[in-house]
Amino acid sequence: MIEASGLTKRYGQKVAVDDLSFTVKPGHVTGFLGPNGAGKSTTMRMMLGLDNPTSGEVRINGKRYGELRNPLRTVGALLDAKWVHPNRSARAHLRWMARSNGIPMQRVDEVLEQVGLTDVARRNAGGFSLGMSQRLGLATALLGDPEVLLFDEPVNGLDPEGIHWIRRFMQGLAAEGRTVFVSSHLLSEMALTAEELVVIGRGKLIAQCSTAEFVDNAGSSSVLVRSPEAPQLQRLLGDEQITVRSSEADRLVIDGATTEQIGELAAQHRIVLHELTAQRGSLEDAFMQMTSDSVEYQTTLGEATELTAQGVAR
Ligand SMILES: Nc1ncnc2c1ncn2[C@@H]1O[C@H](COP(=O)(O)OP(=O)(O)OP(=O)(O)O)[C@@H](O)[C@H]1O
Repeated sequence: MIEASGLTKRYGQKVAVDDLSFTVKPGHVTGFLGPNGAGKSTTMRMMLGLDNPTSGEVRINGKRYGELRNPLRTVGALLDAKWVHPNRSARAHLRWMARSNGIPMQRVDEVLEQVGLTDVARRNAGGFSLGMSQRLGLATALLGDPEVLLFDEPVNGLDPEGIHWIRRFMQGLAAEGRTVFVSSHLLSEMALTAEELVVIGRGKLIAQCSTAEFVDNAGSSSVLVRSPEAPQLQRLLGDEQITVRSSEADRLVIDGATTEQIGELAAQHRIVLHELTAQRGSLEDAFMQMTSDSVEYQTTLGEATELTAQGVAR
């Protein structure tokens, strides 16, 4: 369990994290979502005691990082996969980490096996591909068999197979009852990976909810109707003060009304419908709508949208 309360970090005039409070529970992958510069990495560094909050605090299983007796046994993290010494083998790196943290040596072979690096364990980490480095980073995070795991943008730069593997791996760790907190600016990836979301923009909390709720609450929900009598239906909707967003000869897109309301109105006036479909917003829609004010360095909304859209497509 991770609990952030009133977490704030200032760098001079810049407020990187602004009075952030949220809880991350065990048993699920929780996505930490926000546009670039939103404050995700700063928050994660504070969780790990690598940066001190200006005010507020983070507790991991009820304790501040500095109060943990054996930090690696409580919380494992993958912040930057390339920090390993390039001339050290994967196994030597893990043995060094284990020795300096009082972790039994047998864990080294266990975690190498777990992340699929056993066959390359004696090769220098400097020659590893990004995907292999990420796996070594995961092995390092798992060394102390911690209950809480933090991953900062773990799929950045990976190919689809690598992304799929990491996603399944994180879900497996959550299914074991661990707390898994993973940051990303890739919305579509989070929609597939995370059950719960903490969404931030410009250091502030925008939402904490399930991924499904986030889409339901923020995505524009509209109804598509196809009818040979669309113009008549449009007039009736206007009489009821219901907005028709777009209309074609036989097709209407309606905002702010349910399929039940529209179906009943049509039935009362004996209007034939060929289609009546609720259109749920995608996670991308929801995210853009909720963070459009909070994308850093935005000069116009168009530019901000493009920034986010690139994040989605990448
Ligand atoms: N050491 C620092 N000194 C000054 N400003 C900083 C420092 N670290 C981060 N910032 C600023 O704080 C803000 C939040 O940065 P942070 O890296 O936490 O965001 P992020 O959400 O992780 O973004 P990204 O996805 O781009 O890494 C940014 O405006 C960044 O420029």
